[in-house]
Amino acid sequence: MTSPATLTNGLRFTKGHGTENDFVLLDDRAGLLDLTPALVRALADRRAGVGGDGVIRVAPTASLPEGAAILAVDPSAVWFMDYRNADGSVAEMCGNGVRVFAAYLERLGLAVVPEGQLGSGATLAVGTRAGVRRVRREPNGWYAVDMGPWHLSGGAEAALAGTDVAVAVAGLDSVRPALRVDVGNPHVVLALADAGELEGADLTRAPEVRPVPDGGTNVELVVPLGEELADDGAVVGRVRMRVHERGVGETRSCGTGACAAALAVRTWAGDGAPDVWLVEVPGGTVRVRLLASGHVELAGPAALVADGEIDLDALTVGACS
Ligand SMILES: N[C@@H](CCC[C@H](N)C(=O)O)C(=O)O
Repeated sequence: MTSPATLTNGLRFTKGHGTENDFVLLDDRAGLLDLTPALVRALADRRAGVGGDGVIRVAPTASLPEGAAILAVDPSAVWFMDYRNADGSVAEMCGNGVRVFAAYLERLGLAVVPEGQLGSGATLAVGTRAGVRRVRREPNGWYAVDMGPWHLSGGAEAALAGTDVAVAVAGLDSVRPALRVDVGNPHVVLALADAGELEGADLTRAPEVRPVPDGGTNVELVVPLGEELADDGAVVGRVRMRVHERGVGETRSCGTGACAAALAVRTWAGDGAPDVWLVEVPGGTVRVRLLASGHVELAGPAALVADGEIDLDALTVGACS
């Protein structure tokens, strides 16, 4: 089987986004593409390349070192989301990316994402470095993803005592306590007093987290906005969030970050806090739900906005690293 990404002397791509977290998508169905960090950086470059917060390659799960373990869990997870940050680094998981990946698989005719209600069991299984993720489509066209298990990296006690980690953010007057949440990739969530503080934060520089986390972290700034009644009478929490992504910088949305933000705010709120949260990000709104299984679910839109071909001779691909 050939890979359409490399069929021509150029490199075919599709551009997609989930709440304006944008990606360059590559169809490498044969698993032949040598996606080096330098090539990722060149593709993600917003001036000299296509531009994106990340690059996502469709690869056969069986072609990846982690593929055998994934296929042992679910033999139907035949396609792997090979996710790379814009700086060329590899990340375990991308919540907006996995929805866009599912839409891309459908477009390519490689998989159909079943429409279903929560618990119907009809899902598309996707291989990721964080494990198998299952996706279904909602009647409104949103994609809902079971993002798997999560945990408070510093434990519940430190979370509630505010002694987990401390973060200094440019534009904010003091070092603040924050909470580490792992949703397959690492996050640090920091609650701010109000929308004014949120807007005043300068995320052109990476927030400084102490102790410094091994392997880096994504950082979410959140403002809890209270609770409201949904159409079905359920109580839903609402938070506003900005994010500084590991390997990228400030982005307009982060799906795993939205999960971490909702889980942190829910933890701080204590007993009786809602299981469903709407997370407002600069690029839109996503929904986070704590499932009965203990897993966390992320739902939101996915859009494929352009297709094209890159002239690899014209693309400035720097030194390989
Ligand atoms: N934007 C993504 C997260 C992408 C990976 C992240 N930058 C990391 O390094 O962990 C999302 O929507 O979850």
